[in-house]
Amino acid sequence: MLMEAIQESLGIIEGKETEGKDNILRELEDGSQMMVINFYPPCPQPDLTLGMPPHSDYGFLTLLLQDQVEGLQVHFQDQWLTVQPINNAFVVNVGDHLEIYSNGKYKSVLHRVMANSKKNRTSVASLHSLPFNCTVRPSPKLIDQHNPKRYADTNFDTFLAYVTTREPKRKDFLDSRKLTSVCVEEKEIK
Ligand SMILES: O=C(O)CCC(=O)C(=O)O
Ligand SMILES: [Fe+2]
Repeated sequence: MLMEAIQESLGIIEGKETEGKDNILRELEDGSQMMVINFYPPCPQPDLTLGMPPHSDYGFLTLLLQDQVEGLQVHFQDQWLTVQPINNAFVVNVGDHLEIYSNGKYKSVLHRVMANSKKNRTSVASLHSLPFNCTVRPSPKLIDQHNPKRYADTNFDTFLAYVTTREPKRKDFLDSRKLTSVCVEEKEIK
């Protein structure tokens, strides 16, 4: 439902029944889901640490349920903005796969969690993407002469190989998938 609205916003008209190998609505039906439960104990000196360092999420969309203790911050226009908890509401975060699929039209959100000096904080994050054996690539419907492909194809193996060789930081996995303008030009010439 969310993804259908996102596709519509991108101008992609595609139902689950539409033929073609890149039908992500169909692939998402049997997609992957990773559920992460985070518990942040109180920290006596919150200014010396973070609950969770800045990162962007693996996957298309993350549905996040946070309790009433604030802590989540998103990076927007060079500032960290606190996401105020709303009772019984999900925060929906754009993940790296949606940035790749939309060829950069949607940006995955850089976020972090602050430590709290007095209260425990709990959150439940549900990360949704294609099945682990599927390739995530910019939608062919968004690529043409004026809009070259901006990201390399990726899959779960590529991601695992990346995170097992280095400490994940900020949006560096996504940065590793970006095609530089030189690559884009070379591909266009070929
Ligand atoms: O605890 C939060 O609010 C965010 C957790 C998070 O970013 C994650 O699990 O990826
Ligand atoms: Fe996250």
